[in-house]
Amino acid sequence: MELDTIAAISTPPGEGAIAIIRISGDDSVAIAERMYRGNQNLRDVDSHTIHYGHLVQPATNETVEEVMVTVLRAPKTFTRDDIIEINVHGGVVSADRVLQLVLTEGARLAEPGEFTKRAFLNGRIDLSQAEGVMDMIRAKTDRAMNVAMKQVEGRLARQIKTLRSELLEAIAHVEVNIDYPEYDAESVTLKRLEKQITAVQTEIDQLLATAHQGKILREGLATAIIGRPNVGKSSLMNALVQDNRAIVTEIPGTTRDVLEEYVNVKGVPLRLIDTAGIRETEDVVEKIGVERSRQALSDAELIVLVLNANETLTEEDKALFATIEDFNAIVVLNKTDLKKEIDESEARDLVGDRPLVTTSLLKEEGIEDLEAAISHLFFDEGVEGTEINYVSNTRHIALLNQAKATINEALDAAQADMPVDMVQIDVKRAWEHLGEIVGETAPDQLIDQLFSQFCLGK
Ligand SMILES: Nc1nc2c(c(=O)[nH]1)N(C=O)[C@@H](CNc1ccc(C(=O)N[C@@H](CCC(=O)O)C(=O)O)cc1)CN2
Ligand SMILES: Nc1nc2c(ncn2[C@@H]2O[C@H](COP(=O)(O)OP(=O)(O)OP(=O)(O)O)[C@@H](O)[C@H]2O)c(=O)[nH]1
Ligand SMILES: [Mg+2]
Repeated sequence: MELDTIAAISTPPGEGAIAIIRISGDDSVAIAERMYRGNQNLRDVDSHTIHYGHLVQPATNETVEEVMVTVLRAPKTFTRDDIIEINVHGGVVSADRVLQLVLTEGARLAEPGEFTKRAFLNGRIDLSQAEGVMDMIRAKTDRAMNVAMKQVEGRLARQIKTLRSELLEAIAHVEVNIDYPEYDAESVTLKRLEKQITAVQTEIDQLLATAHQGKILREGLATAIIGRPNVGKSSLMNALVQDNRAIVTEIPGTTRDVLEEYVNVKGVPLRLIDTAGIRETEDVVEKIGVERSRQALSDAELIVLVLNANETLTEEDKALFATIEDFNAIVVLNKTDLKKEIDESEARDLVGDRPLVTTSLLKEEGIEDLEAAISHLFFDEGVEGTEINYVSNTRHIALLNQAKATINEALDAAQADMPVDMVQIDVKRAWEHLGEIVGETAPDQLIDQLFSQFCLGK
C-alpha cells in the first residue's frame, strides 16, 4: 500500500518532562537523518535502538534541540511502517519546533488517530482493536481499562471472526447445493443451515448479554443525585468524590447549576451529576437550575433520590417518587443524626423494593453502604470475572443486534420453507454486519469518521 510519511506530537500539550514527536512512513529515517547529529548515522543503526544527539536546522546546521531518537524499522512497529520517535525536552515550544522541522523536511501532519489507522490499514489490528486503543486512553477505571485491553488484544475480533467463518461455511454449503442439486435434497440443506445459524445466534446472544455492563464500564453510568433543596445532595456528591467539589451550605437552593464528576464506586465508573434542589421557585436563577435538574433526571441511567430524615415527607418528595418510577433508583435517607421526623413506614412504601440506604453525611456514616448498593445494582457478584469478554462499544452492540435480527429473518424464512437461496441472502447480510465490527465490510467513510475521533498523535 502506498502511504505517505506522517508526523505528530504524541504526548499531551503543555509542560512535561519529555515530549515525543512520532514519524511514520517510508521517509521517516531519511527525514530524521537530515536533522540529526550524533555519533552514528541513523541509517546504519539497528532497529529498535535509541540514540542521543542533537537536532539541527539542515539548511544552517544551527542546533535546535538536544534529543534521544528511537529508530523502529518496519514491519515490527506500531504502524508496521518505519517509525522514528524523537524524544525532546518537554514543553510546548520545543515539541512544536521539532514538529515544524519534521514537516519542513517532508512529512505531512498526521490526522487524529492516523497512526492507529495505519496499523489498521496495514493489517496489524482490526477495527475493534483500534477502537480498543482509544478506549484504553479514555478509560476512567481499572475495570474499564481491562475491558479495553482485552479488546486491543483482539479477543472480540477473534470471536467475531469465528462467527463469520461459521456463517460463511453455512453459505458455502448452500452454494454447493445450488450448483449441484443432486448433492443434497433442498430440505436437508435447509435443516443443516438452520442448525448452523442457530449456533451462531446463540453465541451472539451470549455476547449481547454482556453489553449492558460492558457499556457501563466503557462510558460510565450517568447518575443523577436529586431531591428537594437542602436534603444533602451536594454533601453526597462530595462524599462519593472524596473532595469538596460542590458548595454545601445550610441555605436551601445553594446548588444552582448541574455539576458533573467522574467517580469510581467499587469499580463502577459513575458520571455523577449533582443537581439543584427541585422545588417551585420564583428565583430566576434557581428556576433555570431546577429546569436543568429535570433534564439531568431524564437523561440519567441511575437516580439517587435523597430524603431528609429530619423532615416529614412533603408533596414534593412524593412527586419526585412519581417521576423516578421508570428509573433505576436508590433512595438515600440522610441526616439520621438528627431527630427522626419522617414517617418511616410511609417512606418505605414509596421506596418499594428499591434499595434504601440510611446515611449521616455530616458524620460520614453510611457512605460505604451506598457504594455497595450502587455496585450491587449493576454487578452482581459472580457475574464479573476476568474471563468475561465484554462487548462495550455502542457501535458493536448495534451491529450484533442487526446480525441477530437478520439471522432471525433467515430462520423464519427457513421455517416457512422459502427457497434456500433466499434464506442464504439473509445469512450473507448477517455476515456483513459482523464484518463491520472488525472493519472488513465497513465503508471507508465510517472508518474515517471513527479514526477522526482519536487523539492527535495516536
Ligand atoms: N514510545 C512509545 N511507547 C508506546 C507506544 C508507542 O508507539 N511508542 N505505544 C503505542 O501507541 C504503546 C505500545 N503499543 C505498541 C503496540 C504494538 C507495537 C508493535 O511494534 N507491534 C508489532 C511487533 C511487536 C513485537 O516486537 O513483537 C506487531 O504487532 O507486529 C508497538 C507498540 C504504548 N507505548
Ligand atoms: N445534621 C446533618 N446535616 C447535614 C447532613 N448532610 C448534609 N447536612 C447539612 O445540610 C445542609 C445542606 O446540605 P447540601 O449538601 O448543601 O444540600 P443540597 O441538597 O445540596 O442543597 P441544595 O443544593 O440547596 O439543594 C448543609 O448545611 C449540610 O452541612 C447530615 O447527614 N446531617
Ligand atoms: Mg446542593
